[in-house]
Amino acid sequence: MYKVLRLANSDKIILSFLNETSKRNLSTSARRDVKVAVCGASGGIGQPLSLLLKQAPLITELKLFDIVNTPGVAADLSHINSNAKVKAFNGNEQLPDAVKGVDVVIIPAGVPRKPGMTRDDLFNTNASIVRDLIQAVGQNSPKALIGIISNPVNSTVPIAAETLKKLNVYNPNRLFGITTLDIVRANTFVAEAKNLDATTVNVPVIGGHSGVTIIPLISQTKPNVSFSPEQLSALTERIQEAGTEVVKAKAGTGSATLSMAFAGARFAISLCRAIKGEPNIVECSYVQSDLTDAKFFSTPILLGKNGIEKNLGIGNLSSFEKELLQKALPELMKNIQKGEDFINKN
Ligand SMILES: NC(=O)C1=CN([C@@H]2O[C@H](COP(=O)(O)OP(=O)(O)OC[C@H]3O[C@@H](n4cnc5c(N)ncnc54)[C@H](O)[C@@H]3O)[C@@H](O)[C@H]2O)C=CC1
Ligand SMILES: O=C([O-])CC(=O)C(=O)O
Repeated sequence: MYKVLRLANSDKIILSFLNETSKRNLSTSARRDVKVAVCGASGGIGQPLSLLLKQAPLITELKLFDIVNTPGVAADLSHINSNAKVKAFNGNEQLPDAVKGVDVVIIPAGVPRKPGMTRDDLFNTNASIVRDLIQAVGQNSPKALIGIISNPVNSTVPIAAETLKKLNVYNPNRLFGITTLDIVRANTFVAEAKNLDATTVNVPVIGGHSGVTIIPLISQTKPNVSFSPEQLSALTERIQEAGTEVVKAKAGTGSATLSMAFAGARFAISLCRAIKGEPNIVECSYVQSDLTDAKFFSTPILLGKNGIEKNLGIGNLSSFEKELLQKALPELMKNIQKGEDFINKN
C-alpha cells in the first residue's frame, strides 16, 4: 500500500483508489459526502467518465447534466450497485439545480474536432458553452472545484476565470484545466519505448493542451529513462500530436473519448481524495500561474481540501525542454488573451 500511495502521478493511483484505498478511507475518515456534477454527461466523454465516477466509492452523489439524453444515461448508470446516487438534469432550465451544492464540477461539454481542424477551431462554439456553464456554477456553487475538459482548454480556462471574476467569486485555487490525458499518453508511449510497466511510469507534462504548447518533461520521468536526441524529438512530437492521431483514426466521428474519460476520472477522483483530506495527491493541471509569462500554465500541483495547496513548479529543464518552452509561450499567451477578450470585449 505504501508503495502505491507514493507513486503520486502514476495510473496506480486510480487502480488503488477504485479498490483498496477508498474502502479504507470510507471506514477510517469522517464520512463526508462528496458530490460531483458532470456537465456534458451524455457525450462521448461524458458517458464513460460518468461510468468511471459511478464506480468510485468516495463519490456519494453523481449529478449528470446535459442539454439532451441525461434521463437515459442516469437510469442506466443508476442500476450499478455502487455507492454514488445518480441524478439526471436535462436542459438548461435544470442547470442551476444540477450544479447546486456540489463539491466538484467536471465539464466535458461542447463539440469535438474533425480531421483537419485545430482545437482553436472549436473556440466559436465551445467558448459560450463553457461561459454559460461556469456562470451557473459561479451563481449556485461558488466554492466548487471546477475541472474543464472542453477544448480549446488553453482558452476555455481563462474564459472560466473571467466569468467567475465578473461574479466576484473567482478563486484561482479552485479552477483547473484537465490536461491529464497528456500525462497518461506520455506515460504509455515512454513505457512502450522502454518496455516498462505503463502503470508505474510518470512523465510530467507542462504548458498547455494543444500542439506545441504541450511540453513533456521526459528528462524528469520516473523511473529515470534516457533517449537519443532523435528518439526524444519523435516521442515529444507524438505526445504533442496524440490528440490528432485519434481524430484522424476516428475519421470524422470525433476525438479521444475513452482515454479522456479515463484521464478525466483520474483527475476528478484525485480532487475528491484531496477534498477528503488525503495527503500527497499530485496531478499536473493547467491553472493560473506566475511561473512564466503565460497567465495560465500547467505544472504538477499538490492538491488539498481547497484545491491547489501548492504549485510544485517546473523543476530543472533540459536544453531541449527549454527550447520547447520558448516555442510554447507565444502560442499559449495568444490563446489565453483570446479567451479573456471573449468575456471582456463582448
Ligand atoms: N482536455 C482534453 O484533454 C480533451 C478535451 N476534449 C474535448 O471535450 C469536449 C467534448 O468531447 P466529446 O465528449 O467527444 O463530444 P460529444 O459531442 O460526444 O459530447 C459533447 C456533449 O456536450 C453536450 N453539450 C453541448 N452543449 C452543452 C451545454 N450547453 N451544456 C451541457 N452540455 C452540452 C452535448 O449534448 C454532448 O452530449 C470537446 O470540446 C473535445 O474537444 C476531448 C478530448 C480530450
Ligand atoms: O485532440 C482533440 O481534439 C481532443 C483532445 O484534446 C485530445 O485528444 O487531446
